[in-house]
Amino acid sequence: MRTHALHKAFGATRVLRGLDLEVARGESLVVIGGSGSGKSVLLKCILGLEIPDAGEVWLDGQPTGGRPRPAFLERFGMLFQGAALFDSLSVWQNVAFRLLRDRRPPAQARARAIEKLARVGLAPEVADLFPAQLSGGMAKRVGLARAIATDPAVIFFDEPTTGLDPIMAGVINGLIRDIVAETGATALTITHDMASVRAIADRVAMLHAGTIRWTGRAAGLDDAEDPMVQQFIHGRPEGPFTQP
Ligand SMILES: Nc1ncnc2c1ncn2[C@@H]1O[C@H](COP(=O)(O)OP(=O)(O)OP(=O)(O)O)[C@@H](O)[C@H]1O
Repeated sequence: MRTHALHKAFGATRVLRGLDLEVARGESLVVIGGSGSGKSVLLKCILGLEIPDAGEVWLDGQPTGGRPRPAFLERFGMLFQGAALFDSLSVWQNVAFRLLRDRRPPAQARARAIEKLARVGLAPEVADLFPAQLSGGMAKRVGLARAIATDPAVIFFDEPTTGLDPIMAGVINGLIRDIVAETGATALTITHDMASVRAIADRVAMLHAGTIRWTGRAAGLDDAEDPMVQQFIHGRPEGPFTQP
């Protein structure tokens, strides 16, 4: 999966300015960057929820031409910021949403949902609860179970720890790391949580001023010479970074 010279502006705000990014098959790439740097816009361009003004998104070795093909969309899973569960559906119906939509027999879909709930540490009883009855951490786990319900080849994680306490954030980061490793899925995560970066990333890319300013192995992050990367990973108020 890669982007080539991606441009996207909203009026006078030029968010992406020729962004090149590549994620190898089976790799876990985490994109970091300050608030408003364009991480969500990048994700939306890859998913076809926003159409880039110029440049291309390549999936499976082919340009998508703006909208990813249905064949690709079938193969990806997504954990949304805030889990984004459907309130009127039970937990298992949320997890099995795509399977039910694809007319899988309900008993089979439910069994798959319970299996994925177990993978994220939730008991079968949770299957019949409704989203309103879940804590934030449980909702995130359910969102994760839904993201992996169809055994996707590519998984997107949008700020996976936002709104969680540090312990629950650690649990979710650990689950993401283990699931990505055991399924061999390609993973693209956007976050500004350095704990997520350290837990999840094989490689890190820093988005700034509409392009990838720095990229490197997660293991080498602390030794990165880029002053902006250093400021970001240490959360220092002073440095080259100025918030927009
Ligand atoms: N639909 C839109 N219309 C107008 N401006 C937009 C739209 N979507 C995003 N933007 C602008 O694009 C810029 C980047 O936004 P984006 O949400 O991608 O940032 P981000 O890096 O994900 O930030 P955060 O970490 O705070 O979520 C912001 O200035 C935002 O106001």
